[in-house]
Amino acid sequence: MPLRYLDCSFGYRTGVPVLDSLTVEFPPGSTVLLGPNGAGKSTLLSLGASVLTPLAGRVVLGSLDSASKKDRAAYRRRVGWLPQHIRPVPGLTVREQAAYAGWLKGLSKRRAWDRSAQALDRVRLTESAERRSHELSGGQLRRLGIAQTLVHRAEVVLLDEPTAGLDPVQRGVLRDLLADLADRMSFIVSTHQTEDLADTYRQVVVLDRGRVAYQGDTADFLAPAADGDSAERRAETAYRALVQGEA
Ligand SMILES: Nc1ncnc2c1ncn2[C@@H]1O[C@H](COP(=O)(O)OP(=O)(O)OP(=O)(O)O)[C@@H](O)[C@H]1O
Repeated sequence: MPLRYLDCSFGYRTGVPVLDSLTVEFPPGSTVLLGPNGAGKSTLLSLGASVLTPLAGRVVLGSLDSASKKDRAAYRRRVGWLPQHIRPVPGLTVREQAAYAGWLKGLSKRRAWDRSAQALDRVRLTESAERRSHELSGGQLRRLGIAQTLVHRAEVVLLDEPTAGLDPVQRGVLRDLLADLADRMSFIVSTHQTEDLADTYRQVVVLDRGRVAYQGDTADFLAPAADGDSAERRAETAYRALVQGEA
């Protein structure tokens, strides 16, 4: 089911609009969300996670409206969120934190506990299940964040700069994990890292000053760049052409 933003407007208390009547649809599959600093990517993801509420317009998954009291619990179970800074829950083990996340989304304690073991296995954290979550590295913590969304079987997972600050090995581990899970959930990933675009994402959305500057297949996005260039260079060229208006 696509995640849709319909005529969405949002601004923080400063009064400056961040998103202004934004309409965009994220079809199933993995989508990368690009855009310069301050373009509104985190804001868009926070609205999708229903952590923020649009001032006007709606965010919907199928018939579920993120801001409706009636739909909110069901919406939040289907949409998972990894914010830029994932916080370990003090005192909890890795498995307890995964189960706790499921319980917060409305699963029974028993079901959340059972599913937490499978979820940790999927993200290759079984060996760390009994460690305290605050002992995890940045890369492991992000994998725990993904495990949490597996516990409540999210359909769409929003990841805000999941690879920022990770070393190349950990970036690779996370990328492989997203590819591995792509058949069971859709991902919308905000990032500034464009080197592996073609291999990892089916679609590209570019946000610029709160507006959609591009939406389409990754192959079409990369097409205007020269064929001989590396994947990273092609992605950079395509991105700069859109955001800075360069040919
Ligand atoms: N809590 C907040 N209070 C006030 N203004 C905010 C807040 N969070 C973000 N903003 C402003 O909203 C605008 C969009 O910020 P946002 O973090 O959504 O952009 P972004 O595209 O994710 O940027 P980056 O790539 O740097 O993470 C920016 O002008 C930012 O300063």
